[in-house]
Amino acid sequence: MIQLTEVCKTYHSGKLHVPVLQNINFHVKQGEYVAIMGPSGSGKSTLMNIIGCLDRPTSGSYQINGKEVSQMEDLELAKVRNRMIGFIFQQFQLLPRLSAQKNVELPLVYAGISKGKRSIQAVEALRKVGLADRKSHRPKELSGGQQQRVAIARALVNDPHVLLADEPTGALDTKSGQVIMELFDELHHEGRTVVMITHDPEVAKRAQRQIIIRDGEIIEDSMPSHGVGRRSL
Ligand SMILES: Nc1ncnc2c1ncn2[C@@H]1O[C@H](COP(=O)(O)OP(=O)(O)OP(=O)(O)O)[C@@H](O)[C@H]1O
Repeated sequence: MIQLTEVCKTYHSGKLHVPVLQNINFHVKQGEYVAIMGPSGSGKSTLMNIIGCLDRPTSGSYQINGKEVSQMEDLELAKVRNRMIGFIFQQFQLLPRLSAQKNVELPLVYAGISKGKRSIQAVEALRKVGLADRKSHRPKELSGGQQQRVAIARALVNDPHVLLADEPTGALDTKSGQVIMELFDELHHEGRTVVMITHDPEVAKRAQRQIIIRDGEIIEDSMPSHGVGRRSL
């Protein structure tokens, strides 16, 4: 599903070269639930941007569903992003003037789906996250937890290969965060592939597999819930 091989990322600013990711290797299988953890500045967002096709590696190979994306042009990257990846962000990133339903429809608009189909699919995605009755509400008329559920519906609506979540509970109180984590558990049990960045060890524990990154390198890749102990790298 996701295969990174010897991925490196270096930022260049003037004469300064900042190596941020070094020789990252990992494979995420279909249906896996992976948490990526690491201290601030360790390169998690940079890695997420690469996995999410928002950026390209400086060197190395990145394949999603057998497609090599490391060399793609911007337009092709945008297409892969739209069709293969569902994004969930810490701050929800909903458009404030649009209703919940219209927000959920957005990836379908970009994919060129007809209005009638968009509406049916968006309401179905909202039903899945328990918010069909809030479809006409704007984000400010919803709680933080409900806004994140709308964002999850938006991520699910075009049935992506991978759900990519960046600190999805980071802006929520404990109780709303719990509801969101239960929703991720449910999506995982349905067979969805989930890759999640988190600072919170309690959140990471729910994932099947934990990858820890430090100074741009993977230092641990373990599957505690499967009885496979820590594998320090
Ligand atoms: N566009 C850029 N140009 C130069 N350096 C950058 C750029 N983006 C990130 N960096 C540097 O890369 C390193 C890793 O940043 P990144 O945002 O990936 O870390 P992070 O683990 O996501 O941190 P946090 O948890 O604080 O969000 C940092 O030292 C940062 O200063």
